[in-house]
Amino acid sequence: MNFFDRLHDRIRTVDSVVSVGLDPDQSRIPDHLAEHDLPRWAFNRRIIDATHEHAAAYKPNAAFYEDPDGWRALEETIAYAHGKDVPVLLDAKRADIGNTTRQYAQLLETADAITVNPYMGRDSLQPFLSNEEAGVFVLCRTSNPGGADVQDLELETGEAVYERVAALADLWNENDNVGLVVGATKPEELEDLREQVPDLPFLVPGVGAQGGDAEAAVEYGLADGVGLVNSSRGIIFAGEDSEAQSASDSRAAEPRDDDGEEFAKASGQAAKRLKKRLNQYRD
Ligand SMILES: O=C(O)c1cc(=O)[nH]c(=O)n1[C@@H]1O[C@H](COP(=O)(O)O)[C@@H](O)[C@H]1O
Repeated sequence: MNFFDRLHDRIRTVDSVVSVGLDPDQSRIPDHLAEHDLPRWAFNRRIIDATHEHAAAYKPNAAFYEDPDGWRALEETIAYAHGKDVPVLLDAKRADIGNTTRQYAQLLETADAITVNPYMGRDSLQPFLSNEEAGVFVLCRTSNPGGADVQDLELETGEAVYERVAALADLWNENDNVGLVVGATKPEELEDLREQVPDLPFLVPGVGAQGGDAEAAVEYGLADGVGLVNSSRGIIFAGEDSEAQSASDSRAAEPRDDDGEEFAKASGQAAKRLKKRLNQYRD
């Protein structure tokens, strides 16, 4: 089954377009998980247990796993998410000459979808694009301030580079498996791109920690109801805020009975809150 059909079903099942970003920064994982063989996996498992009812997808960013233990933690995480029926979008931003991308494309034997970088052109993406079952999200207008350096440049035709990328991605979509990555910090570009490529689903990162526009993310990110709005730190580290709050509260009150698992509960609440907030804007 095509990735976007599976995503459509998942969105309907959980009534949510939330993508939970699994970016387990090791310096922020709670201390009591440090003694586990794979602390990142122990952390992710608890986050998945607490959030899966609200998750249309999980999006682990490969940067947080690029060491031997990390890859093991990532494999365990993906298998566990699949056990909860949640598709996994590996945020790897890959692409290279064809011979090398064929190796990268093996990542799609484990994950259901991937983010890719269009800078090297169609042949650098072909091994991803020809996988009919997998989703391929092409970086188009990214959420970071420096995204303007290249993506906003105006071409001789009058279009911006990011608009040309969207037009190319539309051409590359022969298997109905292509989406775009467009940051929630760029609401005008989101609107412009939705008009330009009405059929492509978007992955919209940048709500939460980056302060992006949740309403625009939903209004323009979805194509026929399908798309993803991602928050990573805002969900998985939501417990840090409540910890700080309870530390200040505990000066006045009795200490709470906390087994160290409050962080997971807080992530579940944050995912649910984001789902509700985004659902206000869905049709
Ligand atoms: O491809 C991405 O997912 C991505 C594209 C983009 O333009 N901006 C962006 O923040 N991301 C990723 O989305 C996640 C955002 O994380 P938070 O800012 O913690 O919600 C990180 O994994 C980023 O690498």
